[in-house]
Amino acid sequence: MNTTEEILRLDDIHVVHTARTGTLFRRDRVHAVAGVSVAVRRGETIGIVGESGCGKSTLARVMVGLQEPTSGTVTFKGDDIRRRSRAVAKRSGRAVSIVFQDPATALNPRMTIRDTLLDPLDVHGVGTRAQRRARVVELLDLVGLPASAADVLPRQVSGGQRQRVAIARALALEPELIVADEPTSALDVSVRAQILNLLTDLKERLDLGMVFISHDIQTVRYVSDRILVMNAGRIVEEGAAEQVFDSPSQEYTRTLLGAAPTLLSHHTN
Ligand SMILES: Nc1ncnc2c1ncn2[C@@H]1O[C@H](COP(=O)(O)OP(=O)(O)OP(=O)(O)O)[C@@H](O)[C@H]1O
Repeated sequence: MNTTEEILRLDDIHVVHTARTGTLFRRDRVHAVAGVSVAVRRGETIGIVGESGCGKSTLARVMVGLQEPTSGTVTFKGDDIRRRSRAVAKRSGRAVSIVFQDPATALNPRMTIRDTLLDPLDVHGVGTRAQRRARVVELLDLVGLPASAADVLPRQVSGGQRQRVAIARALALEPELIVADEPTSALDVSVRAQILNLLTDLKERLDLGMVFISHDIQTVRYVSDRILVMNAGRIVEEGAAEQVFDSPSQEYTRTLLGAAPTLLSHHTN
């Protein structure tokens, strides 16, 4: 196992959105990400924390290829993503997956959990039909769900179980990196720690890299090896989790720490 292997690297990424505000003829521009560089290594969890609107989700979308940066480079295992052929780009689609905040909206309500998990396998033509069906059971088992969960609709399971399904779907194509964007924020407080533990456990077992994004610094600290603090599109502080948490160098980080409710403190004790 090579724990220092760099999976994804962003260099000087800028994203300028044309804002929804303004007029038809004069749109305001929002510099959502303003010069972010970050590298994610195998076996490591990077936490990204910052207030709502600081650019976390935009950065997450750049990482998984859902958002084209205005400038800067995204390198996947040494390859500039934009310079690669379509075939390679398609394969790289499998390599970085995202888990969104709300599994209720991220999952198709009319698809059974089996079909939800078969979908990416079908689209990418993975294995035979029998192998794909077996993979569904394997994926459910990975996220701690029984095989019988395959036959029901997302609304027939709990919120925590729905997020497990979303995580299973993210794992379907054997990614090397998972980006989790506020994966526990829409969940009941009572199941948040279970989902955090599951993500950490999967990262270890499957030797993945993980990027964990949250506005809640306590949650980020609980899972992360390294923490990046974002403010207005920039990284304003970066360091080992304990260091950022115990001796923040920036006033902004201290404010975030001071404002944070100790939501998970009973789990971290
Ligand atoms: N598709 C878009 N079009 C226009 N503006 C956008 C778009 N997406 C995000 N923005 C703006 O870019 C800025 C950063 O948003 P982003 O969602 O990345 O931040 P965030 O830290 O993830 O916040 P939140 O936690 O509220 O989602 C905000 O000002 C937001 O309004």
